[in-house]
Amino acid sequence: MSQTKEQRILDFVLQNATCGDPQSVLDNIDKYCRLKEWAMNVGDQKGLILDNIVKETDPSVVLELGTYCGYSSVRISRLLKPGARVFTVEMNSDYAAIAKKIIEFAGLKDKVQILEGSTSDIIPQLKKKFEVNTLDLVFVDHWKDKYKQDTQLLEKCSLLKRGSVVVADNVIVPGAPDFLEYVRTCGRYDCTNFPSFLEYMNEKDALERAIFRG
Ligand SMILES: Cc1cc(-c2n[nH]c(CCNC(=O)c3cc(-c4ccc(F)cc4)cc(O)c3O)n2)ccn1
Ligand SMILES: [Mg+2]
Repeated sequence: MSQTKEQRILDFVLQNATCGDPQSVLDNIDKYCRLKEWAMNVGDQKGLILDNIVKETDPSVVLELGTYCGYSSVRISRLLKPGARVFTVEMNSDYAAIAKKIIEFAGLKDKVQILEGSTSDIIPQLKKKFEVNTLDLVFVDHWKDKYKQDTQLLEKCSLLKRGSVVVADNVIVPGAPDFLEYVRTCGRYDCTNFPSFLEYMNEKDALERAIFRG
């Protein structure tokens, strides 16, 4: 059966990275996607900005929208204190299966829970089914046309508290203009733009950090 790009990324990690070493998993995914096949991981440049935001926030409960191959789940969970958790939502079951193996290989399976399904279904279940009170950090990296509605859904489900940090990837490319306009003008967020580059390319991209005012 012909392999998918995501299966080739997994194989490259299993053959080249060090089991239990998250940084070597990240470095090998970046190496493969820069040299062999482009893929939509947040990547090393925007990843460093994300690292700094995670370190500043020191979150106990993280929600990620859009797992893909698990690169940012590994990136975020490798920085968390003992007992802190990442819930990551993925609706493509092939992606979820790859991500599970990459997260396990990195030695981070106890910190990351992959929730398969659409964000619209899963976000309203977080409090009762997954015993989440409020979220300290949300990494938004799924379908760009769902960023705004899912941020509003997080508010509606009372999952954000004063100081909750929402970080969104790709606010330039592919872009999420309605999300940017919303968080910057609705009056409930303190927004900062972090210019960078699209993963593995020379095109400009950026992360947006929107801190909920409560
Ligand atoms: C609805 C729902 C959806 C999900 C979900 N899971 N995984 C994803 C992936 C979404 N990500 C992207 O599409 C994406 C695209 C580019 C890109 C592409 C082509 C270009 F030319 C330039 C840039 C770059 C990126 O960095 C991206 O992140 N969505 C999970 C749950 N529920
Ligand atoms: Mg992205």
